[in-house]
Amino acid sequence: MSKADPSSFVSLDDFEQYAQANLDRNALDYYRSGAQDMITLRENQRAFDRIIIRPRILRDVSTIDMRTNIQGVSISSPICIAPTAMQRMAHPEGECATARAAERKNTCMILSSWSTTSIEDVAATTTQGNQSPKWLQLYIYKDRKATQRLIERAQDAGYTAIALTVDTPYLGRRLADIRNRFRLPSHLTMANFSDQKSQVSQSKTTSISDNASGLATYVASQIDPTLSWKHVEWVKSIARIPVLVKGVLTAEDAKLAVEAGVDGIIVSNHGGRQVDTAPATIDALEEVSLAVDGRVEVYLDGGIRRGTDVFKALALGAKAVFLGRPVLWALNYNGEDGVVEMLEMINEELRLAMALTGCVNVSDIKRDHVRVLPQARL
Ligand SMILES: Cc1cc2nc3c(=O)[nH]c(=O)nc-3n(C[C@H](O)[C@H](O)[C@H](O)COP(=O)(O)O)c2cc1C
Ligand SMILES: O=C(O)C(=O)c1ccccc1
Repeated sequence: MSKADPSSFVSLDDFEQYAQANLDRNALDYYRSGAQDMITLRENQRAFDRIIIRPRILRDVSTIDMRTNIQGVSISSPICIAPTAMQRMAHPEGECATARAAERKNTCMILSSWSTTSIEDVAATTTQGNQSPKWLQLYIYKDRKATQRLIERAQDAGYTAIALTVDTPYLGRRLADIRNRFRLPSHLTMANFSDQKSQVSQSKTTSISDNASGLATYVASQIDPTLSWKHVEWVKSIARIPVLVKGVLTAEDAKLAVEAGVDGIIVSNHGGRQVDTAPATIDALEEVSLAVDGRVEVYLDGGIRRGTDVFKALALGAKAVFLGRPVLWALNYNGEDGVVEMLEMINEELRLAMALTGCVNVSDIKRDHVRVLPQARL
């Protein structure tokens, strides 16, 4: 597969295969791993195969419009970009390349707060005043002032929402990272933090006998595990832009999130990287959408690899979906152009899925377009 011949790629899996052969082990294992036995990681994709599409026919599908709104902002399709840390391990232009690709496709990008490019530099690489939304993913750090500063920096730089990740009081146990003693290459930094103690350096990595990867130790040093619902309210009280919670998997927590005043919910299991044997996100989506009952927008990430996956998520209540790893594979393949190519591929798949099911707008995609088969035993 050569970069000069993009037509040789026919599905998102081809980007992954390219990256698997091309990335070094430290980065590849970090990007692809799930927690523990990686059961949730696999289920995220497999669960889509247990959902049957019920196509409707003879509905004049000559024009398909995939546009939608998220948090009141129009985007070209419901396929957006999830936050993934340390993108410059995949490509030298890292997060900037991703942001430009998102802008070219007029979709939303969520920047990880653990990015290898700063909030401001990512904003500066895109056009001032462009309508493609950029959101900042936030963790609540032990250092509350630093946390508050991140929110203010995002607002000042034109980001239009905060996605607060709530599933990571500690890092999940990722066996390959422990074996590899994961480290961020020395030419890269956690660019939103200037102080030395906020860097994940090789010297901080612990040995295998410490039973943690360097990353898990790093996360434990930075993230506040006392995090509770009152901290969500604290973020709401500071932010002048919408606040979403990322990492909800149950109806109970969805209701609490709405009561805490959030503006949106991302159904996510962190790409199967936190608690293994947690449900596949597509299996958790419907109970969350029913509990929320239209009070805030619900989104989903995890395992989306095909246009039909997007279709199923929309049918079960998601307003939009977010892609994690496919962006990293596409970045590694060909930077900004690679991400554009990947987005175009899955958008065309969604367009065809809509046409073949009789849906000309995303609002035509309804619950009765899918049938969910009984869950397989894990
Ligand atoms: C390499 C990698 C790094 C990630 N970094 C973050 C992060 O910094 N913050 C966060 O909230 N989620 C992070 N995630 C989780 C993603 O936002 C998203 O939930 C997940 O990747 C979606 O699943 P998918 O990769 O199957 O599309 C990361 C995921 C991966 C694979
Ligand atoms: O790897 C992750 O899933 C993640 O969210 C993260 C990001 C940066 C540092 C540590 C963990």
